[in-house]
Parts: sequence; structure tokens; C-alpha cells
Amino acid sequence: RRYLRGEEARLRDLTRFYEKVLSLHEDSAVAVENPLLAYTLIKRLQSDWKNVVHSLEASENIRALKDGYEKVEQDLPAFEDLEGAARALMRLQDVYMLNVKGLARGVFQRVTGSDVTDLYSPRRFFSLTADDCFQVGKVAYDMGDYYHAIPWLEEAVSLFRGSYGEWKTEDEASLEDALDHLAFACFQAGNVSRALSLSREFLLYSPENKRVARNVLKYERLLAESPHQAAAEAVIQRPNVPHLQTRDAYEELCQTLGTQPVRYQIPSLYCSYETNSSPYLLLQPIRKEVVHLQPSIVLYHDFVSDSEAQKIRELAEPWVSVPEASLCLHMEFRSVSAWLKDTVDPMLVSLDHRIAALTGLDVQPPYAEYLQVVNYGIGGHYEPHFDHATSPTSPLYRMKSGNRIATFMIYVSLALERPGFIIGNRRTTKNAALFWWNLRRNGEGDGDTLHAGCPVLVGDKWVANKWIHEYGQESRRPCTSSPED
Ligand SMILES: O=C(O)CCC(=O)C(=O)O
Ligand SMILES: [Fe+2]
Repeated sequence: RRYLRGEEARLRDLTRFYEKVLSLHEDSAVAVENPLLAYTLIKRLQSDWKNVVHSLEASENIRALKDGYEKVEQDLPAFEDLEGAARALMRLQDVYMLNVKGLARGVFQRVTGSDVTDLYSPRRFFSLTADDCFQVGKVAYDMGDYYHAIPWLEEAVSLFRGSYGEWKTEDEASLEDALDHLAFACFQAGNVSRALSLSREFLLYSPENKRVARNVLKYERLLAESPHQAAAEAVIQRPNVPHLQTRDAYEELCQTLGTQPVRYQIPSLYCSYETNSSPYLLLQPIRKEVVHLQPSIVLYHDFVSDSEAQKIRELAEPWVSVPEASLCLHMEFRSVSAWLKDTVDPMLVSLDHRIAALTGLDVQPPYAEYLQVVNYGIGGHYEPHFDHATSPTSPLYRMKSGNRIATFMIYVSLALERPGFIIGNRRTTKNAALFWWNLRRNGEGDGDTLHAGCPVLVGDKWVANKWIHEYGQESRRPCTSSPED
């Protein structure tokens, strides 16, 4: 703003000078007749113009702009952050089957066959520019991921075509860049005829580009050698990511967001007011919902109040919202966590009491970990995992209190509109807590407790984990030798 103000003032001053000169030259005969005018004409030509032309104001203005930028530059997102944010968009696109065309236009639609579902309707409409789309495509392109690169570059090409000739200073790319990248991505994906037509279009704008001209010849030769390529509709696979076996189930759960509970059909899934025979809960039982049997998963509704949930966030915020952990760190796979020791606030002690009363377990350190508060940003997720250690060398054993026997997870907030966690076919609600056993009674990990946090589509999401360990629970949850138990 300061730069613009400076430049506007400079241009105003130049305009004033120019108009003054114009008006003095309106009647050129008078200029030489009046000695004052004659003097100022000579002065103008000798000195005024020189001062105007050699004025340093323009360069001083731009220098100040650059200096100001350089001062904050190291605090600005780095290229990795941009890559991370682009990958976060691509993850949302995959997991929620969002249509790229729609995303670029600002709508979050899942298109499956003839079904169109709106997953999120922003309060304020916002769409992407050609250059925005190009950058997402370029991140995928640079990783050799043509599956994602192609639809984003296609959007970029079509938007650049629509605004051809309107150069924007902030843009990194142009129609030519987008055509060039898209052509190569299509070639890599096996669609030679498409690569050819895009490269020809490129040459219309930059006929002197030798590299692309050579590519055109190469594509023409390839097509002449095997004409069937012309009709080949390339189907590229999504690049492999870890957890391939579980990925389909994970994504399907994230997409369907759970269906209605089926407890009507299964009487053993019931609701109750839970006191667990604890005097602590006698006057204020907690609403318990058994959501799954094997493994046993229990949901405690309104386990925390709104003000407790708010307090948990406030206590964790200084750790998760340090400047460098802002939006950049939160986007993509990132989640940021804080460990809250009981001494930090008396509310944490009362949460511990409530957890102990409900579960009947000892949650004093070292039998349980400090409360871990996790904040996920947009695209933030937690891939399918176990909470318990699956290897004897796991750092979890450093507490010398055994493995994580159970998880008590509190939903401090849900991502706006999109719940982030689904148990089987059921989704959780804010302020609720989930409890499940990670280990069987014989101490072995329960392979059926594999779980995940779906990518956050909108806003951010907070959860708090209390991990309870094996030691200290010997008489509270006695072991058996039966592997079924
Ligand atoms: O955030 C979620 O929904 C799941 C978190 C989780 O599983 C964990 O923190 O271990
Ligand atoms: Fe977990």
C-alpha cells in the first residue's frame, strides 16, 4: 500500500509538471515576448526537465518495496510449503473423489456416475486462476505423477486460453508453459496424439521453439509408425502410496462418512447411562453408546463440555500455533501436537478422574501418557495405523510401563461440516470420546483396531488422546491366556 501511495504521488507530480509545460506552450509566441517566460523556458530546458528525467523517486519507491519484502522473506512460506499445500489439495481430490474442474471453479463436488454430491459449500465463492491450477499440476508433474498433473494442467490450459493476452504480473506461467507441460504429461501417459495436438497449439504461439518443433516431429513419426496410438485412450493409475491394502477401505469410509447406525438390528449395540459403579459418576452418569463389539468400541457422548473443549484448545494453542507452525505446517499431512501435563491446569486432573472412573483404569503417570492434543489443518490426516507398539523396539516402551493397552480419544472439535473420524459405519460427534482396547487380554495387539483420521476438507480439527498403558491395570483388567479374549 505504501509503495502504491508513493507511486501515485509521483505520477500525480509528473502529470502536474506535464500539464504545466503543455499550458505554457499553448501560445508559443508569448513565450519569447515575456522576459519571465523566456527565462523560465530556458530554465525548464536546462534544468527542470533534467531533474524530472533523472528523478530517483521511482527507484527509491521500488527499493523500499524490495527492502520491505526482503525483511519478511524468511518468514514466508518456502517452496516445500507450496508443494505440501498442492499435495494436500490432491489428497482431498483423491480421498473425497472431488472433480478437478469443479475444484478449479470453486465447487466441492463428488461426481460418481450420474450422482453429484456437494461436499462443502463455501460461504464466499472463490475460484482458482489458470496460474493457481498450473502450480498444482506442476508439483505433480515434477514428481512424475501424471495422474494428477494432467487434470490440473488441463484446467490451467483452458483458463489460460480464456484469458490469452491478459498478462498478470503475479503469474509464474503462461499458456505456452501449460501447453508444454500438458503435452509432455500426455506423452508420458501414452496419449501421443493429444501430445501432438497440444504441441502444435504451442507452436502457434511460439513458432521459434526448436525443442517443441522436434517433439512434434517425434510424435508425428511415432503415430505414423503405430497408427493405433492415435485412438489410444490412456488410462493412468494413481501413483502408489503406502498402505495400499487398506487404502481402499480407508477412502471408502472417508467418502461415505458413515451410514446410519445399525443398532436396531444388533441388540448388543446399546445405549446406557454409565456410572461404572463409580461414586464419581453416580450423580452425573455419562451417556454411553456401544458402537462396535469386536473390537469393543464405546462412544461417550458429551464427555467434555464446550468450555472444557475450548480450554483444551487454549492450553495446547501456544504449542501448536507458534508462527512457523502456522498454515504451512498444518497443511498437507501435517498435524501438530502438544502434550499437556496434569499440572498445567486443574481441568486436566478432573478429566483424568472422569476417564479413570469410566474405564476403571489407572491413568496416573506412568500408567498413562500426558494428554496429547492434536491439531490437523486442511488436508491433514492420519493414515491407517495402530496406537499400540507393534515392534519391541518401539519408543513407546521408553515409559517402562508396557504397551498402550487402550486409547481414550476426545473429539475437541471436528473439522467444520466434515467429521474426520468414522468408526465402522458410524461418525463421531464433537465433545464425545471414544474408548477402545488396543491389546487383547493376553497382551497381544488387536489387529482389528487399525484406524485412521480422514483428511480435513474444511477448517481444522482438534483431538485429544489419553493413552493408557498395560502396567498398573493388572488387577483392573486381568489377563487371560485365551487368544479370543
Ligand atoms: O484424528 C483422528 O481422527 C485419529 C487420531 C488418531 O488415531 C491418533 O491420534 O492416534
Ligand atoms: Fe490412533
